[in-house]
Amino acid sequence: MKTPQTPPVAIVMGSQSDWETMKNAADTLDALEVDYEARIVSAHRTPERLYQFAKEARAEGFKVIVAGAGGAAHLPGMIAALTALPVFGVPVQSKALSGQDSLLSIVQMPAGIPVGTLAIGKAGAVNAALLAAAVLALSDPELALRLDEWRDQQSAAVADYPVDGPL
Ligand SMILES: Nc1c(C(=O)O)ncn1[C@@H]1O[C@H](COP(=O)(O)O)[C@@H](O)[C@H]1O
Repeated sequence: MKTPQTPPVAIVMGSQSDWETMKNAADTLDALEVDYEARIVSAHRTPERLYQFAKEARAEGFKVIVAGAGGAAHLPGMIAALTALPVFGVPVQSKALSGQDSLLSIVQMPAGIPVGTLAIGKAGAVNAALLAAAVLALSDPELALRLDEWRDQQSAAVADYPVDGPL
């Protein structure tokens, strides 16, 4: 859900091509009624935009950052270097190396600059959004309830038996 004021979550990605993956984070936040803003920011192609975004993120009012990038995925780590806000990194699946490059670029941060690294692709984007919501829920009891309901619905949607029936 997009709002005129700064929302609590920033979803940033290195390229338009990452949106197919990162839209899963946006859809998950929509389901939880958590506001977000999605932006394209690249450590490589728009370094000044990256610097400005990360330096001003806290003052702008963001509380959590979800950052997705593929290949030489320096974006989440560079954002984390410039702000102490929680940063969750989503390795986008690359064509050349199936996202292993993205994962390794994001996960192995030096001690002192944390990036919470998620799984490659859609699962990572969904889970980054759920973690962002969990952080916000620490100070928002209504959101905590919505998160519990989301999990209950997930459980209820899992069938007891496979389609051919009980074994
Ligand atoms: N990894 C990064 C960064 C960054 O880390 O700042 N900026 C762009 N990219 C990645 O390049 C890939 C290919 O981008 P294009 O599809 O635009 O060629 C994308 O997955 C993007 O995240």
